[in-house]
Amino acid sequence: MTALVVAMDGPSGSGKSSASRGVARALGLRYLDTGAMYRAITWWMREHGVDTGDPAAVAARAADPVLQIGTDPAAPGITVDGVDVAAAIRTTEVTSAVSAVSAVPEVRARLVAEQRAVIGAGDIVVEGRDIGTVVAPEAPVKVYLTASPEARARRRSAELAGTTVEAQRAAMARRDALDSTRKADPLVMAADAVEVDTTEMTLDEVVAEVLRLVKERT
Ligand SMILES: Nc1ncnc2c1ncn2[C@@H]1O[C@H](COP(=O)(O)OP(=O)(O)OP(=O)(O)O)[C@@H](O)[C@H]1O
Ligand SMILES: Nc1ccn([C@H]2C[C@H](O)[C@@H](COP(=O)(O)O)O2)c(=O)n1
Repeated sequence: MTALVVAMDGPSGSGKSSASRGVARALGLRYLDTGAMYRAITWWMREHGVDTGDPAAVAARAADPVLQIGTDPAAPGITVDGVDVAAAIRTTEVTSAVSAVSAVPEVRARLVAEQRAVIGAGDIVVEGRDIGTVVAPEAPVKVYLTASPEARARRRSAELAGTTVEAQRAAMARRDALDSTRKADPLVMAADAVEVDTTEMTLDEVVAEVLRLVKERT
């Protein structure tokens, strides 16, 4: 059997991380969260006083952070320059700045190369925005997860303390607009991906549907 790559793309809060980890656990595969890598670079830029709104400034430092990311779906882990940033990359400040940083071509070139190195021989579920289109266009299984803006905002606000559904809806709409309109590798569904609309689905149902697609395509 050839090594398996499952590409999971979609907009913010559509359930990529939760579903990808569930699928990886069920099949004994590795798991790569590429969004965490863009967040880690963003965290590092902020820590080093780089203006994340200035593409030239970000490009000039894009090669400097030393990133290590784990692929265990139960506990992936991520460090930058040896610092554990698993929690720090999820702050509102990083979330607000990450789309601008991830639009910088030098950042993308670096991270896409590192993501391909981690994917290596496969047996992995990879989630992000450009996995089926750019990072692993040969992946035999490509899923594009969606959910209504209301469902995504409701789920995200239930997860985070001190926020409202409306605030989350606005923040996600802004991030999705930036991620889908940038010049470099924008968020777009691959022509050969299967769209799974999770608005009315439980997480278990989403995992089961992706497992069905894996079985059908491998
Ligand atoms: N089908 C579902 N039903 C209910 N809640 C879900 C479902 N899928 C995911 N969730 C919940 O929605 C929230 C967002 O999911 P998750 O973090 O997996 O999305 P994501 O697409 O990886 O988001 P982002 O791109 O912003 O990192 C989490 O709290 C998760 O538990
Ligand atoms: N393959 C990827 C993964 C992520 N990004 C950017 C765009 C997102 O807004 C941001 C954070 O991702 P998340 O943790 O919310 O999945 O990173 C990208 O451009 N390409």
